[in-house]
Amino acid sequence: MDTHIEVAARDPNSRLLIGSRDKDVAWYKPNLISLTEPQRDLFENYSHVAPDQVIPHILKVFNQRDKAWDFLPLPCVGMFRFIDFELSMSPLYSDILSRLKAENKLLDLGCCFGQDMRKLVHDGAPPSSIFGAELRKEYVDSGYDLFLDRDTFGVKIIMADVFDTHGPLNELEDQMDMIHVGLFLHLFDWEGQRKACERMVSLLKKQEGVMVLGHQLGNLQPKDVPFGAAQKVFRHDEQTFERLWMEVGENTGSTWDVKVTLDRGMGIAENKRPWDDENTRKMTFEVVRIK
Ligand SMILES: C[S@@+](CC[C@H](N)C(=O)[O-])C[C@H]1O[C@@H](n2cnc3c(N)ncnc32)[C@H](O)[C@@H]1O
Repeated sequence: MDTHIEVAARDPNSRLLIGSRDKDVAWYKPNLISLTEPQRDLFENYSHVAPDQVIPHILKVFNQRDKAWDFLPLPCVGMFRFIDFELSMSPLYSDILSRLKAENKLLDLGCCFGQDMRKLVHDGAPPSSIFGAELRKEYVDSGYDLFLDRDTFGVKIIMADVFDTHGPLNELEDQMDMIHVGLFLHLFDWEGQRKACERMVSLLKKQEGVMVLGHQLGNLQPKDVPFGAAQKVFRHDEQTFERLWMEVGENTGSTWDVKVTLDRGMGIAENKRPWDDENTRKMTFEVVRIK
């Protein structure tokens, strides 16, 4: 699925494209200026890095990141998204924690370094109630190195391709109550997103109240946008995302309530990335099964 980014790294106007390992791209931040309080709290009190060592440890993360950048230069790696605890910003976060403490189960699909799962565990969720799934072992290994918890994390991370319907994700069929997809669905075109959503439906319990939530790039003018030189991906607004879930519902015999928020987060206002335009928005969504 990621072969599309192993392609020519410049468009016809000589602009760098996704897939470039060139560190001049606007989505590779050369430095990390400051940490938020939740980031500092997690590194000090979950990873047990001494307060005066947090910055040196983060500098070590630069090296980790460069390893990850070398094998797969995704913007989420270049922009340090792997220390953003985006799930914890959800208005539903405290409900999610309560559900996990009551033995509901959550899958973080496309978990990458797994920062959102670490935050959940640090905030009291039982590790046995959380599962991760990721295509690339290098990212998962970088996560253990970053959060210093290879022997203590306790969350099961399954190496799997979401599109492999006979693969290792099958062990979670019909078992999940919640699935988190951060910066994930927007990696695919409409068909890819539909298939990934249908796969998520098969992993969720077949009951009302199960939920998919996450965030990604959207657009006020929904459309295909180029991703690397070889592939297009689809950017939604509220209506097209709802339509996607109508299709998913029709194909899976289920009905979904779709809530979408579009705002100017994720550095969109800086207008640095060639795939952003004036209509690009950060899209946050909660999709709940109602039938
Ligand atoms: C943009 S990153 C987002 C990481 C993380 N969820 C976050 O919010 O920071 C997308 C992740 O999805 C993974 N991925 C891409 N295609 C996948 C697939 N077909 N199956 C499973 N994971 C996949 C990538 O390896 C990458 O780690």
